[in-house]
Parts: sequence; structure tokens; C-alpha cells
Amino acid sequence: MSPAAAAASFPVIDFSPFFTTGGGENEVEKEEVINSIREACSDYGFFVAVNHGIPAEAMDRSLEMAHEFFDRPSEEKLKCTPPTSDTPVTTGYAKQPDHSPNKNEYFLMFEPASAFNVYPTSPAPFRGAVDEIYGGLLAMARLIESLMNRCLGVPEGLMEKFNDDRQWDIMTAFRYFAAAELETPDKKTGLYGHKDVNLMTLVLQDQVGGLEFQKDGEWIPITPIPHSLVVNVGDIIQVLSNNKFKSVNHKVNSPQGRDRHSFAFAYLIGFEKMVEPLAEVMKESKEEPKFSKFRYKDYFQLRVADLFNPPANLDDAVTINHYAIPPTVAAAAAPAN
Ligand SMILES: O=C(O)CCC(=O)C(=O)O
Ligand SMILES: [Fe+2]
Repeated sequence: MSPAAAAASFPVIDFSPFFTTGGGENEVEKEEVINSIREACSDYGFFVAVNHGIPAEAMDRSLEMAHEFFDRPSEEKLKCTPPTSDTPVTTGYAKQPDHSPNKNEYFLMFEPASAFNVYPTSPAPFRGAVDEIYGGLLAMARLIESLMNRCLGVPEGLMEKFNDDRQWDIMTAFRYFAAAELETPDKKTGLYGHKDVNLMTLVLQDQVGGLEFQKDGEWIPITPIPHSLVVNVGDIIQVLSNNKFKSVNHKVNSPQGRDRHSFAFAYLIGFEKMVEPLAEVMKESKEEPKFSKFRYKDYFQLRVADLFNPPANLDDAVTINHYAIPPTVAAAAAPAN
């Protein structure tokens, strides 16, 4: 483990057992990784992945391309808008409106094969670089999903089978604007505090810093570890796991002095899927369901409405608790064993 990883005040998980060949020893190491994922997802709701199999050069290239693209004049960036916005979120380039608490601009895409994607024509290597990093992030999300499946002790392949529609996964390249010296601290939000409306998010960030996660009321800064990925549990895994895994609050502070760049890959489920705690998880733990059943699309739409039009008081934003079932009097009164 690197000194930076050893000094981190958040879980850092080394995925190399999944990317090196080895005998039986490798199986033991893989099991250790799975245990670390289980602990991180239930205690923190996130972890940092190192040695995850995505080539460092591909990560550097995509950040470089994002830099070059965002440095282009506004008129040029604004040409990167789609002919239709008849999609769950709009692809291409956009800048957050001035009244938004989110101080960033971004480029958004679905899977590389999607007809809805629009790419800038310059820099010319942009498309190749972002399509490549998309592939790497998706492969990593699929691996983590299969390991979470094992963490939850449900039948092999259950989560993968439930999650069989890849067309609306979203990758966003962000540029967070450096805060102006005179800005008041409450205005210095690159991205306001939120929980993710998906299964999980994988973030590739540059070395500037600013991403923070909340644990027990405290904000933990995710000091960048070169070529790592930040992975966090989204609301849908929290529901499927019946609260075993937590989707936690996180935000991006506006960086000081220089802009910050990142890529966030949001691993979604099919919009028509009905979501509720997995029967297999409850069978295993003999617990009552903690959420009522809902259609993913309905929740997604509520959340996206808030994201693009944040309520005056951000505490009024919709969260997954919208579907939480309060513990029954009987369950609350039952003696803990
Ligand atoms: O850019 C980042 O570091 C975080 C992005 C994020 O939280 C999101 O896309 O949901
Ligand atoms: Fe997020």
C-alpha cells in the first residue's frame, strides 16, 4: 500500500487480487477484498479503490481531454448540445445556471453506443479517450456489483440479473470552478450535499481535491490518491440491501486557486424496474422490509427535478426516505436479541 493510502482516514481497498493470476492464495485475498467491501459499504457507504485494472494512462488521458475541452470558448462548447432532449437527462455540454448552488460545468454521456451522445469535434481525441474510460468504469462497476452480491450473501448473479439494462448509465465529466477569493464560504459549493440516486457511483478525480463524504455528522475529505477511484453506494443498493449498505451524503467544495476536474460514472437500473428490498436479503437476515416498493423512474424524476431546480432550503430536497417504512410499534418494541 502506498504511504498516501496508509495515511488515509477512509477505507482504501486494493483490488489487485482480481487482476493478477495466482493459485489458491489468490482466492483467500479475494475473500479479504470482499470482506473489506462489506465493511466499507455498511460503515462508511464509500471506499477508495486502488489497483482496479483501469490503466493509469487512460485515466490521465481522459482528464487531459476534459481540461482541453473545458478550456475552449463558451460558444464552441455550447455547440455540443443534442438535437433532442427527449432522454432522462440531457447529454452534451452544459453550465449550471448562475442561481444554482452548484458551481460547475459538465459534459454528460450515456454508453458509447448511444445515439443520444454528442461529442465535441475538438480536441479530436476527446471521444476516443472518454469512450475508453467509460468502458473501464463500467467494467469496474460490474465487478463491484458482483462482489456486493457476494457480500450480501444472495444467490450468485442475482444483482446482475436484476440490473440488466445498460442504456441509461451516465458518465459526467465535471469542471468545478475555483472559488473567487472574496466569495463567502457558503457560496463555495462545487456540488451541493446529496446522496446518489443510482446503484453506485465511481469517481475518477484529479489531484486538486474537494470531494467530501459525511460520516457520523463529520465531513471526511477524500484526499486524492493518484489513479484511484472513489466508489460510493447509491440509494438503490441501500434499498435492495434493506439498509445493510448505506448511501451517504457527499459534496464537492469549490477548490481554491485552480479548477478541479473529475469523471463521475453513475451505474443505474432500468427505469421501469420496481425497487424494493431483495426478498433473499430479508430471508437471510429475517428482517422486515424497510422500504416500500417503487418504480425507479418515479424516484429518478423527483430527484432530477431537485437537482436542476434545487429547493430554497436544500434540506427540503427529496431523499430515499420518501419510501422508508417507519418501524412498526411491534418491531420497535421487540426485544433486541
Ligand atoms: O465530481 C465528484 O467528485 C463527485 C460527483 C458526484 O457526487 C456525482 O456525480 O453524484
Ligand atoms: Fe454524487
